[in-house]
Amino acid sequence: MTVIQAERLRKVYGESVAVADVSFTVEEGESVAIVGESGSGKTTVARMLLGLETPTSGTITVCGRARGAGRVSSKERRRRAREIQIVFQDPYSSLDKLQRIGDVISTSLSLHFSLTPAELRRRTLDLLESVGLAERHAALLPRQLSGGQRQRVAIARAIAVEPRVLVLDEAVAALDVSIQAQILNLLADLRAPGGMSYVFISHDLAVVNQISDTAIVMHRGAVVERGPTADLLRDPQEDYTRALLAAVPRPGWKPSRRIT
Ligand SMILES: Nc1ncnc2c1ncn2[C@@H]1O[C@H](COP(=O)(O)OP(=O)(O)OP(=O)(O)O)[C@@H](O)[C@H]1O
Repeated sequence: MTVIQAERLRKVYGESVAVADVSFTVEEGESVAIVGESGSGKTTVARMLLGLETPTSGTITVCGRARGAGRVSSKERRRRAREIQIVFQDPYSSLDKLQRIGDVISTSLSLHFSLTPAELRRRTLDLLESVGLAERHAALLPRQLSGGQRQRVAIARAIAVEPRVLVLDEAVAALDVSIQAQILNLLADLRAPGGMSYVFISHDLAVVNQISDTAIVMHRGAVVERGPTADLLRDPQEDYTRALLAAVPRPGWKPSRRIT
């Protein structure tokens, strides 16, 4: 089953074209990576998938239903939340400063599932544990955690909903290597047949290689190359993809550096 169908997505801000006629599909259980340097339009694609940004033109179908613009009921919002969730690179602004970590997760759970208080607590602690956090973290506020820990809370909150599609926008980039490996393993487990699909946005091609089946390379808003991730990394066909690959291992490489 196709869980996401994006067709000729376009987003224009004034004179500048952030996304130019981008089309792709994501199948159930598939992991699709979107790679490209900073400013290539990846985040704008992600925001459109979530309905946080309205495409200038083009269509998005999520789980078989077209996502239109306009206001939706809270019931419909809840339903959409079960279809697609996003984790951003810096989730600090998306966490309520006054809400304890345990409550962040349990609020997300109780919105979508009817659980007894004991089940809610058990599930909350299991989710925290799955992202490498402990019971003691449940009582803390976001500001009492490190950036990487907050990132993991945002991942746990998104996973709690058991969405059909999880969009990760540079969501593991800032984590240290061992935690990153734990999260990537967790994501791989959750993909099990019939499980979650991912749209994995990253400039880190090593991570992309681990987590995705298919990769889409974006440059200046457009798709320049796509294919099975392993093939694309091993034998890139486009100069831009080759430059992107060649740019990675050098010391001092920054995703924001322009490739010309
Ligand atoms: N709200 C906005 N208003 C005006 N221009 C925008 C807006 N959002 C994005 N852009 C522009 O659209 C282009 C694509 O940005 P986008 O954030 O999608 O790229 P990206 O590949 O995700 O980069 P990064 O990795 O830095 O997030 C950029 O030139 C950016 O400046």
